[in-house]
Amino acid sequence: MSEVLDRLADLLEQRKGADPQSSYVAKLYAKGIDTILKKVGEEAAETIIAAKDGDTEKIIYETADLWFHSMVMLAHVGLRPQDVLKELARREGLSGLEEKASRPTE
Ligand SMILES: N=c1c2ncn([C@@H]3O[C@H](COP(=O)(O)OP(=O)(O)OP(=O)(O)O)[C@@H](O)[C@H]3O)c2ncn1[C@@H]1O[C@H](COP(=O)(O)O)[C@@H](O)[C@H]1O
Repeated sequence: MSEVLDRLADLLEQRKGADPQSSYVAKLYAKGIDTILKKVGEEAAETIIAAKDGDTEKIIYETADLWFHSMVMLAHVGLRPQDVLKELARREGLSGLEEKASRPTE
């Protein structure tokens, strides 16, 4: 399934040269990081509400919106889903405490 993320990431790269009038993603890029982050926040809130309501269909739909806008954010800052998947793979087999100890210092 990670091919879906890869294909979407390729499309998000292509949209960097697109006309904001003809593409939702290009419009988000043109508005900049604050607008993209606002969308990530809104979609996170909508996902939380769906989960609190226990509405399975809405949880899937809103989580897809959240992942999509998170991917737009990653593309905007020059990262790909593979960078996040690599980090999750690195955590495989670590306990929660070991993972915490391996974090970059804040
Ligand atoms: N996966 C998505 C996707 N998921 C959600 N959305 C859009 O994200 C927005 C979700 O925001 P809301 O629910 O708040 O709805 P809204 O009120 O219309 O949003 P705003 O206009 O207020 O931001 C909607 O406009 C959705 O259409 C998406 N838009 C695009 N994609 C993918 O991105 C590709 C490129 O899109 P374009 O750049 O538009 O061609 C598409 O082919 C899809 O694969």
